[in-house]
Amino acid sequence: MKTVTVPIINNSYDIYIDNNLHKTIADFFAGSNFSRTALVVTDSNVGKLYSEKITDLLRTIGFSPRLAILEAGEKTKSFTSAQDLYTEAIKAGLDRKSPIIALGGGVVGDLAGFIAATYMRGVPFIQIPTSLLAHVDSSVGGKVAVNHPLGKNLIGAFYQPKAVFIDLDMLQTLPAREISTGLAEIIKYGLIYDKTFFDYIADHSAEIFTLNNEILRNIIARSCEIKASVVAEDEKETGLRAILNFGHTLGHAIERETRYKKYNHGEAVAIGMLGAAAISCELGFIEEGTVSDIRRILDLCRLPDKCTGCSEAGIYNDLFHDKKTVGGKINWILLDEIGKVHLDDTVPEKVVHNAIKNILFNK
Ligand SMILES: NC(=O)c1ccc[n+]([C@@H]2O[C@H](COP(=O)([O-])OP(=O)(O)OC[C@H]3O[C@@H](n4cnc5c(N)ncnc54)[C@H](O)[C@@H]3O)[C@@H](O)[C@H]2O)c1
Ligand SMILES: O=C(O)C(=O)C[C@@H](O)[C@H](O)[C@H](O)COP(=O)(O)O
Ligand SMILES: [Zn+2]
Repeated sequence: MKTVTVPIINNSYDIYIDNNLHKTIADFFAGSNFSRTALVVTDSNVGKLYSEKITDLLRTIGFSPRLAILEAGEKTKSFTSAQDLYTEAIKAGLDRKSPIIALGGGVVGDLAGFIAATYMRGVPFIQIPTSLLAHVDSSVGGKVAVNHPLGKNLIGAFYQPKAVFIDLDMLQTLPAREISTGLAEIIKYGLIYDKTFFDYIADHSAEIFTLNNEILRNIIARSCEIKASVVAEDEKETGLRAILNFGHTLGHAIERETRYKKYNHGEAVAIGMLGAAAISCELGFIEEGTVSDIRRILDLCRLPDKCTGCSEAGIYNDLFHDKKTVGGKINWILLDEIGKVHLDDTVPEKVVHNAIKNILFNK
């Protein structure tokens, strides 16, 4: 078992990473002071595969779980679903000490976390992430949200889970496309924080796709360590934490402009990271060769390097809904070298347009 602690003052918690975590999960709940009514939130794909195992396990240790199964996909991260989940929580008789358990990918985690943060002004929240992206990113750090029609994650909170259980066995059922999706955020960690990790991912991409257990355990644990250390230093994104948003300024715009259908989050972030690299290169912070290295790793990880189906104006206008945009100034995370970034709100409009053209037309 690998355990990574997220050492946030007054809100510290552990991330447990291993194969077959059932006993660890059972021990945690049995030893908790939670009320025995619980809400397990999952989606239609994950529910079929894993919900019975989790609800049975909870029953054996004296809990009465209610199961809410939502339609899989980004559209579910909405106010409508939130309203349905509040109703489920009330009907199940959840009180202030009742846990809400997210069993799924980032969509389920962000939405269930938003319910946990707001139902009765906050109840215990537990993450059982099931996608690679959720293992390495969305289950850690406490950003919870729903989307607004005008922009991604615009309504949300910072609300930390009490524990995160990463069961590596669950990756066995994940479609290959979702492995790539998770890899986009993993590559992000290498780019913003750790060049050695970036090289490790590139060197082991083939083994990742064959679901090599040891390699997956290493990259998941290292990703969680990096995220935990950034979040512990700046939980509410007053400064440093913004580096975790590398590639997301353009990425979120791409997701919204393609109506959350064509590209999933990781794919959009992959393209967004190339856009941010293009800006960094045009402004002289990095060489063309570094941009090529990023293109190469995206290719190895079967991620797109180009966005089709969006207009330049549509993407540009969406940049102003980014949460890092303040006073009309877009705050970019730019690369100084692989493993090092800085924030910059002085990028000229022309350079931004050039970067958008770059990711739309590869020029
Ligand atoms: N809160 C954060 O810090 C944070 C970080 C990154 C991403 N996010 C958010 O996370 C979301 C993306 O998460 P995601 O990529 O996990 O998408 P997702 O939740 O839609 O899951 C991807 C797909 O994989 C399926 N799936 C998940 N686990 C499975 C398994 N073990 N076996 C088979 N199928 C499985 C799901 O049903 C879904 O179809 C976005 O909304 C993004 O904004 C949040
Ligand atoms: O944890 C963070 O901080 C991140 O920015 C992680 C991102 O990968 C994630 O997609 C996050 O939800 C984006 O946050 P937002 O503030 O841009 O909505
Ligand atoms: Zn992300």
